Amino acid sequence: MLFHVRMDVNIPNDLPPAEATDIIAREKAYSQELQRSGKWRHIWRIAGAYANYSIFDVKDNAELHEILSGLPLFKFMHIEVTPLLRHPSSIRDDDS
Ligand SMILES: O=C(O)C[C@H]1C=CC(=O)O1
Repeated sequence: MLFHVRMDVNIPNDLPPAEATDIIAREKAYSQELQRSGKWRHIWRIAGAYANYSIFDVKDNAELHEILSGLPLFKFMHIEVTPLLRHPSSIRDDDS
C-alpha cells in the first residue's frame, strides 16, 4: 500500500544541542535504511520549512504506524498521512 506522508519537525529550543545532533543523525540512518529497503520510496524537503513529503510503500496501516512511531524524531513531529491508490486515468503500468 502506498501512503503520502507529511512530516513537520519542531525540535524544542531547550533541547541540548548534542542531544539534537544525536537524534538527527539517528533519524538519517533510520530513514536511509528504510529507503534502501524500498519501504520509504521518496523523500522531498518542503521548501522553506523543516518538513518533508514522503512516499511509503508498506504492507498495511500497521506497518506504516510501526515505521513512523519508530522515527527518532517522532516525538518532535507533526505527521499527516494520506492513503493512495492507483488513479484510473494513470498511464503507468506500475505504481512507480
Ligand atoms: O529532515 C526531515 O525532514 C525529518 C526527518 C526525515 C528523514 C530524516 O532524515 O529527517
